[in-house]
Amino acid sequence: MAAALQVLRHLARAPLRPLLWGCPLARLASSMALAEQAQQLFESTVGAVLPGPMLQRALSLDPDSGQLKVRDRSFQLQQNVYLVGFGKAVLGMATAAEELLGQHLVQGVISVPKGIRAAMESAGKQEMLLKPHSRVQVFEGAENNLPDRDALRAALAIRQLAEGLTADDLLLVLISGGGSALLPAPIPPVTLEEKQTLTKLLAARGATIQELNTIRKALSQLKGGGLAQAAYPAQVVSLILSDVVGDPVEVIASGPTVASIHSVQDCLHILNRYGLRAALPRSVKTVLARADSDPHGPHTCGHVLNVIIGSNALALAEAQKQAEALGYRAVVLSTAMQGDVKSVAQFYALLARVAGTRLTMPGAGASVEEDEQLYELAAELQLPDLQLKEALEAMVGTRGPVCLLAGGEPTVQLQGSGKGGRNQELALRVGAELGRWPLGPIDVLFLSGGTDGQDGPTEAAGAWVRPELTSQAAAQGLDVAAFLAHNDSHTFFCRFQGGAHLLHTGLTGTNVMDAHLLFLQPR
Ligand SMILES: Nc1ncnc2c1ncn2[C@@H]1O[C@H](COP(=O)(O)OP(=O)(O)OP(=O)(O)O)[C@@H](O)[C@H]1O
Ligand SMILES: O=C(O)[C@H](O)CO
Repeated sequence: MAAALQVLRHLARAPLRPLLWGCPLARLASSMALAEQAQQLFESTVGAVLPGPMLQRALSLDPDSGQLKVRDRSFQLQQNVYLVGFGKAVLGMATAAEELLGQHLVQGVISVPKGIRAAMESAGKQEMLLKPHSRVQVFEGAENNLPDRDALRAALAIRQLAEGLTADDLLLVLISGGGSALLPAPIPPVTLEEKQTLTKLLAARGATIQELNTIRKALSQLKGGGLAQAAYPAQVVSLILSDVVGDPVEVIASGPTVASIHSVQDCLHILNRYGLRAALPRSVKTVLARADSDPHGPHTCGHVLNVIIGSNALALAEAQKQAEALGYRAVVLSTAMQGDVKSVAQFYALLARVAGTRLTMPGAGASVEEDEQLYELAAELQLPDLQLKEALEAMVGTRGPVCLLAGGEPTVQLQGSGKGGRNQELALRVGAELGRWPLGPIDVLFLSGGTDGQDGPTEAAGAWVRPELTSQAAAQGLDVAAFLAHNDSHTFFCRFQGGAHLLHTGLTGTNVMDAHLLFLQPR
């Protein structure tokens, strides 16, 4: 096993090229237990979007000339770089940025989740921690992903730094998911408490992140381009780690360096939709009315370069390469997987059956009925980038193992008081579904993991399952359906085979939503 892992690590560094199934290296790797490979591939997925590698890919600094390259743009550095950041992954991003910028970095302020430094320290992740004499000041706040006084203090310090910049300066803005709650600066007379209440109500009534952030932008000094405006006339480069399907820069962390295109009417529609318009505090009405008659219009952001440096798509592309290097036929199905977790689970289980039949009985195909059902389920999920046809076509003529990859964020309607998370619930549901049909001479494994390493309020990142799950659980006296009825997936996986199916990565320091891996290995 150690040898096989060495091979995998070597492959992770070596220039990747697909290996033909049947060659010695691929055979060695294939002898690794499927579960082990699945966990390794999940780690590769996360590895591609860790702060260090991401920053190194995005930025290059020529130490002699002091030229900083970001994509196709160059910036002349001469101890004129300032840094601000907000989001769950920003501590590691700032550490990597400071190391790269060296003496050119004058000062920085970041807003990161409460307790993150202690958590990284106790996880031994020194690479995520700023050096003792760092020029970056750290604020911790927004407990439970809600804006609070500490986050407000951080936002005000960030604004102050931005407002003090000149045309000779460069502001590097590090942005990741969770940034909205970590950068609250309500427009007076709206208070922090009022904003907090409105955000909570909208979220509880099922508002999408696009809707939620449209409202946040309208009530904030820094969101919706406000931070870029504060930094003007300095040049602004935003490096963005996306936690939103489709990577919309205006939505991620409420787009502090992207001019908002929303009107007051858009906000009122959203507030109406969730029955909140009538009970709006007077302060919110005042701010919205003022925005309506603002002669300056929305912020302009011509001095800004917004760059997505990490995303679910990027992470899956890396996992796909690694899977191919191990001899899998690997296809990325979608990076926009969303919808109710029950439908998503049915989709994956039926996909395993349809794809599995194509693999093990070439020419036979699954029943037309099952094919149709699969396409219907896919249509219900409304996944804009789904490559289902392509994935199924890829099975034709494939004699070796297959790995289908997807990412996104399904939703769980919480009914019970159990302990779990989106990924563990999805895995448990897929496991239960897979057990309902005979799958033929094929090994199947499904893994679902949160790339941030924490699935819901649990210590696990997710879980993996095989079709034997329900029967093996029953043999242990565990009733899968009963656990699902209470959203108690974590308790289930802790008890099932001594917790062996749980993914434990610890906090990863990054976050590009969830990754789903479906393995099909003909016997
Ligand atoms: N018992 C449970 N079973 C299933 N899912 C749960 C349970 N409790 C919470 N969740 C889900 O966990 C999610 C919240 O967890 P978490 O804090 O990890 O959020 P997140 O969306 O992953 O945050 P991030 O922005 O870091 O990705 C919600 O989607 C919620 O529905
Ligand atoms: O902070 C936020 O707004 C969400 O995490 C989406 O980026």
